Amino acid sequence: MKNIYMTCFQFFISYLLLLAAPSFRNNLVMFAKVVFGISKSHFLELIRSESIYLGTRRKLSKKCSKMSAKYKVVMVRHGESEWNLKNQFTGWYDSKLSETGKKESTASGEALKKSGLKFDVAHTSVLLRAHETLCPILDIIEQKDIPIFQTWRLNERHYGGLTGLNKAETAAKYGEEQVKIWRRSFDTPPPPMEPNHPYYDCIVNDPRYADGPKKEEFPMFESLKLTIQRTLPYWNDVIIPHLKEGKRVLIVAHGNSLRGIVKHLDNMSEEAIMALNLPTGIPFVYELDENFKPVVSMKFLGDEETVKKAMEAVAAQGKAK
Ligand SMILES: O=C(O)[C@@H](COP(=O)(O)O)OP(=O)(O)O
Repeated sequence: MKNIYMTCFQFFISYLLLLAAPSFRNNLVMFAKVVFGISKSHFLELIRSESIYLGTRRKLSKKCSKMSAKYKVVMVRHGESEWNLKNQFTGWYDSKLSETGKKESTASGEALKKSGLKFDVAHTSVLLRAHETLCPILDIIEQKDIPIFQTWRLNERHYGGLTGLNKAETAAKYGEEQVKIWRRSFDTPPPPMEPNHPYYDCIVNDPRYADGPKKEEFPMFESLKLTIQRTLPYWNDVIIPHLKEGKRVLIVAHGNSLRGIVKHLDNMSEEAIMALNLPTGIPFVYELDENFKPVVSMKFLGDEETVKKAMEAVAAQGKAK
């Protein structure tokens, strides 16, 4: 009889634990002690077995959420550009790929080929370094014929007056903290690009912007927040409809335009996104549920150590030499 009471009691406690947040557990210890005279060690033993159960439950729910992945999107930051190599703020300046960047693009294509991923459509910016990355990828995965959508909305964040400056020299002049704010803060923009800036004309009067952005919305600088404001409408109005049609989507874009999409998908805080540095030329996969919420987030097609080192190298670009 005592055993039946004990089992009922265990079920009761298990049920409570399923509902209870960890902060309630101490109260439950007290409650169990006062009402049932159960010792703390016995109670903790019950909790331990419960934790195993909860662990299994979490694993199961992970499995279920994997099963409910409905859409897949693969993103790639273009390979290293000539200006990345020279450590210059690039933004909307149209830098070509460096020799390393070309190799990274090929490596991206090889990684995608190895993973067996195929696409129905590709989206990219209007900047050469993204296009020069996308073309070899499509060549290697033997999908050169898929439609390619190019848009200024996937362009890199406009680095304003910093465009063309060396990042390490700028850090030596203004301090690493200030450069970190310009590079990674969510809503502090860089200084504007004035009409006498050496790259003003070649950017503002570039014929590829004839169809947009409109003159009044043409950026002279962008924070990450402003970048997201022009990238997200493209995600919502063009990419999501493609996914809904069942298309497998590849996006080749830039460090910050992709950080904006990642922040949105993973619902990252302004603090958390500051710490994210995307490496060049390593594809990463998102699997989304029917509400376009990630069930698999930022899964890089590369070994962990290489990805980590590449991310650290990007972060270090803002350090004074
Ligand atoms: O504009 C630039 O300098 C880099 C990003 O620089 P950081 O924000 O990492 O300094 O853009 P991308 O090479 O991805 O087009």
